[in-house]
Amino acid sequence: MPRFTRKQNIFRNKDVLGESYHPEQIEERDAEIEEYMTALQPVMDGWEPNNIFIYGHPGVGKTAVTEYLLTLLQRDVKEYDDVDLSVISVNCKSLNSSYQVAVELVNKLRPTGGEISSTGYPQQTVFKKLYRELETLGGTILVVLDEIDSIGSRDDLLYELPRARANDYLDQTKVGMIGISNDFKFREQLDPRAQDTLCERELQFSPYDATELESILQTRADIAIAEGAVGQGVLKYCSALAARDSGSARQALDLLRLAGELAENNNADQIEESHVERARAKLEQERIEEGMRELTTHGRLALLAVVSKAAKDETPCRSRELYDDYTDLCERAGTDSLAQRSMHNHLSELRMLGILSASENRSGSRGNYYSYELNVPFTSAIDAMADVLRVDEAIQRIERLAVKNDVS
Ligand SMILES: Nc1ncnc2c1ncn2[C@@H]1O[C@H](COP(=O)(O)OP(=O)(O)OP(=O)(O)O)[C@@H](O)[C@H]1O
Repeated sequence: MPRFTRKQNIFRNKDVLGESYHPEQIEERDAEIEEYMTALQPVMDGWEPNNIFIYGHPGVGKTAVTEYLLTLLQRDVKEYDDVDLSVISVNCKSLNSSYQVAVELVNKLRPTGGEISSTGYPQQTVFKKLYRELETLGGTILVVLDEIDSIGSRDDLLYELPRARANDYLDQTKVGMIGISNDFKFREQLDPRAQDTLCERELQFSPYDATELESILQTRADIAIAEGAVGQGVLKYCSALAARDSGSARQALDLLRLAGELAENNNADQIEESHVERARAKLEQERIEEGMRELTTHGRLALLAVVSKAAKDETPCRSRELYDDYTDLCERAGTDSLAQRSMHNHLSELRMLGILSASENRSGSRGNYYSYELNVPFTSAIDAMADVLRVDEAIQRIERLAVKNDVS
């Protein structure tokens, strides 16, 4: 008797809803695609490529559109014998300097076994090795640097590589750089020379609205989900939730996939809105846990203070009203408390992470102030903290209070 049996009543091809899938069709980005194609046109015409900088919030199709267009460009340019196009893509997420990105590029260009070590060379030596590899490859080379903001302030490569030909480091080879980022501050923080070079052509991708997300989901669902397995209004509901929160196609796809998994685990024939609702709660919980994992001790304690107030049904409340709970929790955790103003900064950070929400109140001649409350279900915050914080005593105390006040 097999212990594992196949479940394929909901999904036809679940991978199509995952991150590794490269869509053959891009929905709702016609204007951006047109602008992007204009920026890439010099490659087709045999001229030096433009450097292109693409920015926008996470999940809005920057990488998908780039991959889609570069695949088309590589296919179509084959018609012309005088253009020999290569594309090298690097995700800079774990590479936090020009040096490391240059090493990664050298190693991508070299055959297996010929890689260089990621430490020990002067930066210019690595750059020269890179130019040598590019020159050996020859033709037109597009270097795609995704999550380019990870490079931080050590951004010399972004200035030097596009000018390598002008500076006689390259002779025949024509290099263009495509930088992709969801960090809106990155562009402003760049060295002005790097800014001029990299941002020769700029494209902004805005968040999707609910209608756009629904059309992206519909195309995916047609391939990914078995016929008749998407309940009435499910795609609309996933799209509306994702549009309201982030405008991210990734979030909408994650919701649909998880809702499908929940339906499958329940042996349901269809994905229903209730599965989407449960998927939303689960993803939100994961997001909180992830956000909380990155909080400092005092960020966690400030959050715990809000939870404590919520347990007593005393939210929304002002920063100064939270301060007593916060100092009490610091004492229990055996750590010195921060000044009220510093604790307030932690509340602002929690708000930015979407864990808290704040409403502005007028206070007559003394200006405005904010009142804070949880932006996530009370039980999710408790569960996430039980997992992450392990300030067990405080949590138990809050839970007892919650039971007493019937807060959930
Ligand atoms: N217009 C679209 N049509 C079809 N699929 C899309 C579209 N936009 C985004 N997607 C899909 O949504 C997911 C996220 O998109 P993508 O990775 O391109 O986002 P991004 O803007 O590069 O995000 P990040 O900044 O987080 O890397 C991918 O699975 C992608 O295929």
